[in-house]
Amino acid sequence: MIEGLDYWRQLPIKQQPEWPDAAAVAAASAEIASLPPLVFAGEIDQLRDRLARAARGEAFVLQGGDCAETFAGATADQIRNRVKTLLQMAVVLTYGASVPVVKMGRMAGQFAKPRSSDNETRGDVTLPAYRGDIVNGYPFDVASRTADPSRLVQGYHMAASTLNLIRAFTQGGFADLREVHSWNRGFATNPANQRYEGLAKEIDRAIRFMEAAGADFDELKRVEFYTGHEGLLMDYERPMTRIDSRNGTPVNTSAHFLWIGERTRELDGAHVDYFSRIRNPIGVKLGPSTTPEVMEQLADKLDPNREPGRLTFITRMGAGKIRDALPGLLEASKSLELQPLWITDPMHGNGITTPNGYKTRRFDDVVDEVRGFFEAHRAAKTVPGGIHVELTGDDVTECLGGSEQIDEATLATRYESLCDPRLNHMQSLELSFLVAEELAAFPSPPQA
Ligand SMILES: O=C[C@H](O)[C@H](O)COP(=O)(O)O
Ligand SMILES: C=C(OP(=O)(O)O)C(=O)O
Repeated sequence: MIEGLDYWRQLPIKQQPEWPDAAAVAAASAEIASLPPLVFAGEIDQLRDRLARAARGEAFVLQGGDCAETFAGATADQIRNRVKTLLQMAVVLTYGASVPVVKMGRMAGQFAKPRSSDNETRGDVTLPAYRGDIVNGYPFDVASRTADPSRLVQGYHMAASTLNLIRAFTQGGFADLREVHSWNRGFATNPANQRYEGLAKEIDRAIRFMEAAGADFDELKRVEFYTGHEGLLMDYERPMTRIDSRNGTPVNTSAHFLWIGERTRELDGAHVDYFSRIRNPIGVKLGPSTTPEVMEQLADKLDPNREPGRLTFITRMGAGKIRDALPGLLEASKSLELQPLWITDPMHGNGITTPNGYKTRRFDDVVDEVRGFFEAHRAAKTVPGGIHVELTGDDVTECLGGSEQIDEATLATRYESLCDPRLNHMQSLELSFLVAEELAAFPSPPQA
């Protein structure tokens, strides 16, 4: 019987690839275990403190990035565009919320994907499904789709170089508040986005006031930026888990924040057990079928000491379901005296497939789920603590609608995601203005 951190190894586990060569996987995991941590325990502790504040309504979390990062997409331009988009959104949200925005990329590790089916069939050929670049390749041929353990090590190096660039961008002046704001002004003066012009002007005035009042903008050039991804692939996550020399506790050093997906959050499964033993702040996705009992059991297992900032529930109900599914969980969390951070993921419950075969989401559904999230928290007098979105900084055409009015025929123009559709740059900014409006209208302080 294996005890402690490796107890998960004897439990049922879902969504792992079928590696053809167990010895090669063990060698790759051993190599990863010998490589330096990507993030540090002190940063992880700092994030937990920030998330605790967000759970109390003293901050708001913005979490965003690709559905599936790719190795080919780890270029300077694409990483810069994503960081830029998140920083732009954060400026708008900071103003709307009048509280600090905790910025977190679905970046530098979001390489593994859970799938509805283990296989994909095209015509009369069936091959393993694409599970993300850290497992196999996207091209539909036997060689690409066979799980390749050398990709585990490559994933580590891709994450390291992505994180290195993120750190350079967010510590080196790229995040200068005035510059970030002027990018937004360009967005709001576009006639398609006229309804946001008022808010953009207010932000403008606020920044000019700060400048006139002598704010030290050099200090504001550096921003805290955290990373997070779904902790799915145990042959990567386990070797990235290290013992914090300061206190002897295990921390996963592949990212500051990790979450358990909707498909792998069984109470008696491997993922929940492993997550219960690491010290990082962790998230759990909650879909529309989640009962208060399951929510309570997850909290008991993952956050038995009710530690502020430890547990985030990321709800992904779907626009048509959130108004029925979320209120019961919020009421139960109050009566159980849970204090999780509540984040809305308005993407994963809103997937559709168009008649011409594109996986997509309607921007209007995304917005509607966000509104439903705020409505439920307003009624329950609980704290809407953040938003989690699949987005890119590029001008892709993957989600329908938004001010550019992307329609079904346009999806083909620039559909680049290898898994689920992402909001493009414009749609992401538009969403941030909408969320800012919701936040500005939210009773303050939100907790009764
Ligand atoms: O990102 C989430 C999941 O990996 C994705 O929705 C699964 O997609 P599939 O249903 O095409 O497998
Ligand atoms: C797979 C994901 O989400 P969910 O677990 O909510 O389906 C995801 O966020 O990539």
